[in-house]
Amino acid sequence: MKILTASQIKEADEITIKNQNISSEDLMERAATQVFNEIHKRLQGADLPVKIFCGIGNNGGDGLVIARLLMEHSYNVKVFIVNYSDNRSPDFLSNYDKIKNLSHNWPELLKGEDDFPEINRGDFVIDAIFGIGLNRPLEGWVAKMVNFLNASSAFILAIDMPSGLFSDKIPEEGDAVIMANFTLTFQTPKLVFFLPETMEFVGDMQVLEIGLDRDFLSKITPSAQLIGRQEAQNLYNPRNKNSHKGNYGHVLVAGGSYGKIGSIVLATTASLRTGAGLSTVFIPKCGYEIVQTALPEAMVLTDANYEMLTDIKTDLDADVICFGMGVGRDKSTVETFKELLKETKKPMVIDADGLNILSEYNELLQHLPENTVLTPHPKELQRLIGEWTDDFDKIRKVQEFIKKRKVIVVLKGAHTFIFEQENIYINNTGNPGMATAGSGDVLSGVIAGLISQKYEPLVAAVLGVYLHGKSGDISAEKLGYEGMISGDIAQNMGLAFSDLLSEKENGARAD
Ligand SMILES: NC(=O)C1=CN([C@@H]2O[C@H](COP(=O)(O)OP(=O)(O)OC[C@H]3O[C@@H](n4cnc5c(N)ncnc54)[C@H](OP(=O)(O)O)[C@@H]3O)[C@@H](O)[C@H]2O)[C@@H](O)CC1
Ligand SMILES: Nc1ncnc2c1ncn2[C@@H]1O[C@H](COP(=O)(O)OP(=O)(O)O)[C@@H](O)[C@H]1O
Ligand SMILES: [K+]
Repeated sequence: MKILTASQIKEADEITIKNQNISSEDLMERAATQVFNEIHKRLQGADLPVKIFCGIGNNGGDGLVIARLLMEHSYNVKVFIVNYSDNRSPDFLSNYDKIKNLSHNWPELLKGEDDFPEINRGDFVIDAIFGIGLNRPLEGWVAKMVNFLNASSAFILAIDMPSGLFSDKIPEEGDAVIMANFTLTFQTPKLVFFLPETMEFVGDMQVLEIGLDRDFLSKITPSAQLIGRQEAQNLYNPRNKNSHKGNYGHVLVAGGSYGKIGSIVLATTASLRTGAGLSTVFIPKCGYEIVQTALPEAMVLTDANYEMLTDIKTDLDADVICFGMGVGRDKSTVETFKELLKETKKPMVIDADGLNILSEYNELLQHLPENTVLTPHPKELQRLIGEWTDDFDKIRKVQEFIKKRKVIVVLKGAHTFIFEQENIYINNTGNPGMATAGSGDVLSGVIAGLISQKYEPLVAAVLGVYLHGKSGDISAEKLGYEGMISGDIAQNMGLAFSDLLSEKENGARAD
């Protein structure tokens, strides 16, 4: 699903109004009706107090339409206008009249702190104060209003955006932003919904399709793409019946050191459970029995050294090399990694200490084969590209880095971001149960397993991150966030594939 900027959405609005020969008020009615339908589906006429806070722009206009539809269905609705300016939008005004005509009362105007209404724990608050039109931080009593709503224990549903959240920048410390429990957003999610610094304002999220011009949407270049089930299904290559293990490639997993052989077991299990035809590990001698015992399906080659890698043999006929998990940063390991980078023509996936070595010995970066997949978590990324001021600055810096190095970066997190050339893909599977030792090792194995099956590195990264998160979701369903461990994510990869291919999705999250 495309993620568009506020100005692209506004352009889509205008084109839709023109091409569908409708008014902007019709479009507002259509969008807000979708919100009403979602609320009605969940509340089923329940008699809880619904308190709707409307701004005076089009987000407020949406709030008024939602209020009217709820009133028409006999909900217990109270409407408040956060009357911060007289500059009301035309569609706000016409819906303001409609509310008056229906309820025979004007909604309550809030003009300052003294007007703040009582909000109780069981209230259902709808935030329709500001949407994508926000152009400066909230100030004065309006900021206090937002903080007041946040301080109530009421459930808050944000319309389009949590009020106070910009679509294209990170709020400053102390800025007032609605902390929504749920956000219903129109047509396209916004980039800030997925950034670590802003995702918490959004709560659970659902996109409502409001019928914007299809042709315009299909042609526009998005700022990023959200990867869900449908996108992942489009990337999947079914197996040919007339095939053998040689068709599914050979993964070489190189890494490990004394005490950290488990990372290799995890990555290699994941590569095989993702469908690699063969997996060979290259590890220090100390890991020989561990891997042979834990994973009889893998072949094992060992370094001359007992504790660490000092001389990786590269003459193996592998299709992809996955390097770095648990490998340490000893000088001799750095040397053999350098040789490996210089000599190999194979696609590579580099994780963990492999990335830390690249950060420490910057000159190695020039030897990375084109389209190498780097899989840093934020700390590893920071070592690699330096500090950033905020999440938007981080995106810019990653894009500069990948342009210079011609690599693919998989930035792991609650929403993993995949960067390739100018493109950003954002994953939408996964859960906090995956914040457990070794989940990243599993991901490297998954991506390598897909590359060995001839998926292009970018496709392998995008599909791999999706499946890894899905396997995490399936593991969480069975074992709970606390109970699941990274080995479960590797073991359940098969279920993630069958989920991808089945009619009904399991373990889906609200967004
Ligand atoms: N296609 C779609 O997605 C559709 C979108 N629709 C809806 O339209 C919404 C966008 O509406 P919008 O453009 O009228 O902007 P909105 O967010 O209501 O606020 C703008 C007002 O706020 C003001 N203002 C800004 N910052 C401020 C501040 N800090 N403090 C105080 N004031 C501030 C600014 O006034 P200014 O003072 O800058 O002149 C202006 O008056 C969108 O989110 C969605 O809900 C649907 O109806 C139809 C289909
Ligand atoms: N809260 C979360 N939601 C979704 N995915 C998560 C969450 N926390 C961690 N993950 C995923 O788990 C993996 C953790 O990787 P990493 O930090 O490298 O762990 P490790 O070093 O223990 O292997 C990443 O793929 C990340 O996206
Ligand atoms: K809002």
